[in-house]
Amino acid sequence: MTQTRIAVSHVTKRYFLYRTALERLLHAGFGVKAKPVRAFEALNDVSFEVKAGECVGLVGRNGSGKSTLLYIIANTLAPTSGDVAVTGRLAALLELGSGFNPEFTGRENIFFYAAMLGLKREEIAARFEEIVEFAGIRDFIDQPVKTYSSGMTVRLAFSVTTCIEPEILIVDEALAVGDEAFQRKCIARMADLRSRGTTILFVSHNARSVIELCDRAILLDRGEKLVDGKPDEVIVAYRRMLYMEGARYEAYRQELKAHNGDPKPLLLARETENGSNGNGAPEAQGERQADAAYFDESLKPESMLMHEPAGAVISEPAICLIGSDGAPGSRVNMLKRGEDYIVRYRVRFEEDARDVGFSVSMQSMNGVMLGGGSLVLAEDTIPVVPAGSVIEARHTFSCRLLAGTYFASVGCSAVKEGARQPLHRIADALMFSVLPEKSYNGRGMVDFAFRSGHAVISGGAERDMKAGDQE
Ligand SMILES: Nc1ncnc2c1ncn2[C@@H]1O[C@H](COP(=O)(O)OP(=O)(O)OP(=O)(O)O)[C@@H](O)[C@H]1O
Repeated sequence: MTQTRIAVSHVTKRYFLYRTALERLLHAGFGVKAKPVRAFEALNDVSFEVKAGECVGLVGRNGSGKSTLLYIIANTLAPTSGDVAVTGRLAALLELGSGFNPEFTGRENIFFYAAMLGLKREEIAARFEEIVEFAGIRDFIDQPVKTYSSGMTVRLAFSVTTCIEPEILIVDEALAVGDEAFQRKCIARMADLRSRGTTILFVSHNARSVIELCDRAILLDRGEKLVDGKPDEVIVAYRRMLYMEGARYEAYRQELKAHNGDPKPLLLARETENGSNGNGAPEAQGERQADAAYFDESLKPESMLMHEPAGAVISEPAICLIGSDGAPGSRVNMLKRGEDYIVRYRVRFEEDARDVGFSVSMQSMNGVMLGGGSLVLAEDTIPVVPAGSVIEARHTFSCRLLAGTYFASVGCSAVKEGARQPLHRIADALMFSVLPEKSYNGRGMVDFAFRSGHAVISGGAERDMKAGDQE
């Protein structure tokens, strides 16, 4: 039977909130009975196990208790009640520079830190080169750590923590303040450790690394374990919850709890409020109904930026299914890779316009432009549009994106005084998710529709793969 490496049993962590710092000090330091304003549970009766070789991702909103849980498992914080049992050599990367002495050089700290984790001097010496190489701070290895930037400190900490090959690794990914290249190295290193049997528990706000790396994920919310299951399913629940507020959030929370942590029944059980756009405002005349299964009211782009209109006004942007007649059908915002959709919006022209173009572009969460389409690119602009006209722009596209959250911006332009000029633009007009897939675990953001095969050049091969097989 697979060994249990981490067993968390009914763990609760209660904090007392006081009116003033002095009251807290009196209570903590001198046992003076200052009455706390209220007790607050950062963790509430959390139980789960992590088996040897498993990689488990902890996700949840800010303040949901993830770090508290890792600290308790790492034995740097005591639970108010409940137990944690850890079997095996555990290395934790929880707090920037913790475990380092800032006065020591990088070199000295490698020996100091690895010794604290139980390695003998000769074992550390044997791995020293690898640690320095991975951290990529060779030129600074003999400088005191207090002179390092936060990125350099985390590079060294991650490198030393992972190079000693712990049996159990717990990592707060929020610490991955290194640059993008280093973050990718960290994920690759964790995948490597995992393939060699290290048990990993890590906190992440990055859905992609959870789906790529983990066998399981746990959704924590307000200190409670709401869902424990397959990473893609847990991520869908987490994403939905992330953009919910007030009554909707409370209701979804209860729904998840009522399903006893199983997100599956909820994935398609979406509610819509007919006749409402989710803000309580009535839909404009002619607005299409949302598809209940693939429209999530909580996906509202807070970053939406409406530019000043200069001759036309865009309204009612939406992503729609393609109806049987090829026209836009029901509104959706949870898309499936490989399916075709239409981005459509209405444009009301306030003045005559010439050589009119409509455009759409897709952006990643961090603003990277992923691509787009336009009538101008298609050389299909509209020669003349008289003032008072309303035209619906329709951009049909094939969803080539992988699971994640994205934005679409829309615009309308015309030629004025011999140059193309915007008439109206809405940046981040639409926010949408591409659903994770159980059977497809592509990396990155874009599906290039690779068809991977191979050809034997000489020497033969054990297995005869057909072109098109994924390898
Ligand atoms: N010493 C403390 N005293 C009182 N409250 C605390 C203390 N430490 C943490 N908390 C509270 O416990 C809750 C959980 O905090 P924790 O840092 O575990 O959340 P988290 O999920 O890791 O958040 P984030 O994603 O922002 O890192 C938060 O509301 C936090 O304010």
